[in-house]
This record gives sequence, C-alpha cells and structure tokens, in this order.
Amino acid sequence: EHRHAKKLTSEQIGTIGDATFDYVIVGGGTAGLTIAARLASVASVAVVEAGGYYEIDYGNASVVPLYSLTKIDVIDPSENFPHRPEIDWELTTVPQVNANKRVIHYAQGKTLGGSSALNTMSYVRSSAAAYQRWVGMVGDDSYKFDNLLPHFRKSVHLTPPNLEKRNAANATPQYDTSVYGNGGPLEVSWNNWVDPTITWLATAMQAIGMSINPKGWSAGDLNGGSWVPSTIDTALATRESAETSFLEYALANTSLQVYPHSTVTKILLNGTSARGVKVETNGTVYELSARKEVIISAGTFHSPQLLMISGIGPKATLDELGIPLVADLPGVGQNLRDPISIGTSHIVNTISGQSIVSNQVTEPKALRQYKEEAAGPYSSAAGWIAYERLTSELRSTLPQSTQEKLAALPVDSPELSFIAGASVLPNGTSQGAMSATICNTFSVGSVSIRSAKISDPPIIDLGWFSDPADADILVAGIKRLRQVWATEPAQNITLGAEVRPGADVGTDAEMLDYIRANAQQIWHPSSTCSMGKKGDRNAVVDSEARVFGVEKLRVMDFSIVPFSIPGHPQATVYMLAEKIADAIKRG
Ligand SMILES: Cc1cc2nc3c(=O)[nH]c(=O)nc-3n(C[C@H](O)[C@H](O)[C@H](O)COP(=O)(O)OP(=O)(O)OC[C@H]3O[C@@H](n4cnc5c(N)ncnc54)[C@H](O)[C@@H]3O)c2cc1C
Repeated sequence: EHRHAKKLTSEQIGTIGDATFDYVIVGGGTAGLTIAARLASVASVAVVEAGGYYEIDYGNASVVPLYSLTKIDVIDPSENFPHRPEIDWELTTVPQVNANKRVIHYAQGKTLGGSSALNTMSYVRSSAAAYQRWVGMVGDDSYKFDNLLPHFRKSVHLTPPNLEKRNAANATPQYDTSVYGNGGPLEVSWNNWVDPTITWLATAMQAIGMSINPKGWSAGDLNGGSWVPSTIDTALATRESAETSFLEYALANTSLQVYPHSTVTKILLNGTSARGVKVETNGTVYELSARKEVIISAGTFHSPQLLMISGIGPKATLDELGIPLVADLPGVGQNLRDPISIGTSHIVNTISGQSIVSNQVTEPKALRQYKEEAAGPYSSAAGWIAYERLTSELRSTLPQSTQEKLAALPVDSPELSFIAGASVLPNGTSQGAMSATICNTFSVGSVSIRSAKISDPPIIDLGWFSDPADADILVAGIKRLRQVWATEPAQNITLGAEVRPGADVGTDAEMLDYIRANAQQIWHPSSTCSMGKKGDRNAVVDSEARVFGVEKLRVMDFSIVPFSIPGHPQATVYMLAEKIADAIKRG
C-alpha cells in the first residue's frame, strides 16, 4: 500500500522543452527537495530528478521501517548486488587496494527523496565540537552549533515517542525537547516498537560505561548512548524522506515544477557564469535556464561529476578528456571521506523483529499490529547508538602516529560509534550484532570522470585505509565491542562462541587482516566539493555554497561538508539546505 505516494498533477510536472525559472535545482534528493521547497515560496523553481517515486518503483521495501534493515536489497555492497536501476545509481568503486582489492557497490538513491528514500532513517546531528572545527575550516562563525540550531529546528517536526506502543520501560528515550523544532515539514520521532535483542545489547553497552546521554543526539553532545530518533511518520509508521516531507509541503504550498525521470547532462555557462542546464527526458534534450542561479544537489558522487563534465574541476583531468576549462578548481572530487565500519556478532537466545517476521507462526500478528495499529516489529528501524572517545587503556595500544592524529581532533568529539542490531539466520536463529564505526575518517578518496558523458558513471576510489590510522581505530573498536560482549547482560543472551570476527581472530595483526577483508561502508560519504576558504587546496565552495570562480552556481548537498563529521548525515543535510536557502533569500 503506497500510502504516501502522491502522483504529481499535470500542473506540477515541468513541461518538456526549453523553459526559464529563477532557480534550477539539479537533483530532487535530500538537499535538493529541501532547498527547492524553501526557494519556491519566494521564486519560480524547477527541480530536475533522474528518478521517480520510490514508493511506486520499490514498494514496501522503501516504506516499511523494518525493511530499511532487510528488504532494501540494493544496500548489498558486494559486486553481485541486485540490480535495481529504477531507484539505485548502481555505482561501483575501483578495487580498494588497502582492502583486499575489493570492488564495492555503493547504493545511492535515484528517486525523489534521493538517499533519504533508502537510508536507515537515523536522525543524528553532529557534535558542537565538530561544527566548531567547521567554523575554523571555513572562517565563518555561522557554523557554530548554537548558530546552526535555528536551521536544524526549522526543518523538523518532533513527535514525542509513543511509550505505550514502545512498551519497553528500559528503552524510554531521553532527549532535550527544546532543540528539535516543531514547525518544519520533516517528521522526527522514535520507533513504535523496541527490539528485545537490541535492548539487551544497549544494557550491555551501558554496563561498561556508555551511559545514557540525557540530552539525546540532537543537542550537540555525542557522548554515551541513546535510543536513536528516526525520520519516521509514527502515525502511519512509514518512512519519512525529503519527498514525503519537503516535496509534499512544496506541492501543497508553492508552484514548484518537478521534472521526474529527467537527467541533467551538463551545466550551461556564459563564460564563467551559469545560465542553466541541459536536460534529457526519455531521449528529448532541452534547456532549462536560470534567471538567478543553478544549484547542484546531485549528491557526493554526482555533483563533482557534473561540475567536471561542465568544465569546472582539476585542469589536468579536464585537459586529458578534452573538456574546455571554465574554472580550474583542483579540489573538485578530491577530498572524499568515507567512514568505515566493522561488525561483531553472536548467536543469541532472544527474539528480534526479524526473527518474529520470518517465523510463520508469529508473522501474522506482527502484520496485523502494523496494519491496524502502526506498531509492532514492522514499525521499527534503527534502535540504539553509542558514541565514545577511546578509553585510555585502548588508546595506549594504538601506534604512536595514530594517537597523535586523534590528539589533534577536538577533545569532546567522539572517535567511535557503536550501533546495536539484530538479524535472523536462514534456520530462524537470532543473531545479535554490534558494529564499530570510525567517527573521523583520515583516509582520503576521490571521484573523477572517465568521459564528458553523464551516462558514464564516475570513477570512485573510496581510499579505504589509505591512512592506516583508520584500521588501527577499528582494531580498538573490535576490542571495545568484545568488552561489551563480555558483560553480564550480553553473556545472559549469547549462545556459543563469537560468530564474527570469530575465535581465530585474536591478535592485532589478525584483526587488521579481518578488517581489510570485511570492513564496510555505512553510506555516509562526503566532502567531494568541500566548503572552505578561497584558495585552500580542497575548497570548491564558500561558506554560502557558491562555487569559487563561477557566478550564479552553488553546490548544496552532503558533498560540501568539509570533513567526515561524527553523527549521521541527513540531519546536517536538511539543516544546511535550510541555512543556504535563507542565505539566498537574504541575498
Ligand atoms: C543505505 C543508506 C543508509 C543510510 N543511513 C543513514 C541514516 O540512517 N541516517 C543518516 O543521517 N544518513 C544515512 N544515510 C546517508 C544519507 O541518506 C545521505 O548522506 C543523504 O541523504 C545525502 O543527501 P544528498 O542531498 O547529498 O544526496 P541524495 O539524497 O542522494 O540526492 C541526490 C539526488 O540527485 C539526483 N541526481 C544525481 N545526478 C543527477 C542528474 N545528473 N540529473 C538529475 N538528478 C540527479 C539523484 O537521483 C538523487 O535524487 C544513508 C545512506 C544510504 C544510501
């Protein structure tokens, strides 16, 4: 039941053919729909999106919260990933030389809502310390957490957790109501059901010091543990994305024009001034002109691709491909940061959402609960996340060079995050899982192009472990998680020996090997069009997202975040789009 999919009316679909708007937005994803909705309240705006409605193209897999962990098969990172070209860009990386030459499939939403339509829905802002670091990198105090707070608040409508439906006294979310916001289009709340296995793992993390953070994950302090809020419509227990929030809002309140199933193939320029974009819809090619600005919101991999194809990027790359140079910006595509993660798991004696819905006896009740009450296992996505700085004991086991790198980071920003999860094996057995993810990626990757054609996918090198510090920190992460598994609450539920990494992975060297062979992305890549100060090596846009050296052109999506920020991206993406929309309106 595609409860949310609203078809566009004929007046809301852009007419194919040359046309002129005040603003043309490239990409109807998380950032693109947010900024389009805000600008459309004061100007004429077109948003061009390569995909359609995910609710129609991908069905319940992209709508039912539990499925964000299971049925979204496009998140398979292996080379043999299932092909779903209607909602995924099907990007793959070059072999990762420091990760056993693995080729990684990197899912990215190709649909209205972009990656907010495929993500795991966790809504987690970064730390005040990280935003302070951002202030230093761009030389602009407006990036202090306190100054960003109004923009965070503007996007959100908070619904308090439904404790009756959650029915788990030991999983009552603690949070600071004052920081969320209540007037925005984006629903943020907590799941209507709590997974029992995750409750045990959360208790185990608390047992070794990851105590509950009373303010939760939106107040600028990422330390301790918390029941994580989600972008979820709790009344229906369905995914909230940029499409169900900002696009719906804009369609009801503005005359935004949407060009679905349409691909921007090039930015059009008059000298060094953007004048519009070239678009292709079902083989028809036309131009959309922008009286005021073109805004690129095509995501971390496609925004740099589009800039380079249009002559904005590293001169050497453009020269090699015979692309006429418009602006020599060496930083385009050059500062890719991808946080890396490693998992641990045990067989457990507890039930989980997935074990309930995969059992023929218990599934019908779960389905009834979901359909009739918007509750039960199907209504529940992510659960518990803890953030931590390394304990001094574990820090002292790291190589000196890695300790020095960590010492250069802000003192109150976390170094590892731990996510609790649960899954079911084919024989119906429950498995408890905890992963460790680095919060500050030192390794640097890149995005480049193989031709001037948008249909040729970008060349993506995630650069995994190009800086050995990242692998060292993951070794510390495995050790920390083994301490969690050794606590009484975890021991109460585990059966048999560790499944992953397994008893044969004991020494640091064995753990490093294991990490190179098994580490994964958590789909938070950033920084390929970094914000920075003019002339800085990686700087592509200024603090108002304007592309250096090109007039009337901005990039506004997660690619402009200048480093890998702790936390989860989407809260910051929505906030940034609000902030830049305000700047444009003021300007
Ligand atoms: C599997 C997965 C799980 C995740 N889990 C979480 C999570 O739990 N919490 C969290 O905060 N973040 C999570 N993320 C990350 C988060 O969703 C993204 O960082 C964020 O949505 C990126 O927003 P964006 O606007 O930069 O790009 P996107 O939302 O990806 O938008 C880019 C849009 O541009 C369109 N586009 C690209 N090129 C063109 C073109 N040439 N012409 C027309 N359209 C084009 C794309 O189709 C897409 O719609 C996850 C991501 C994934 C993939």
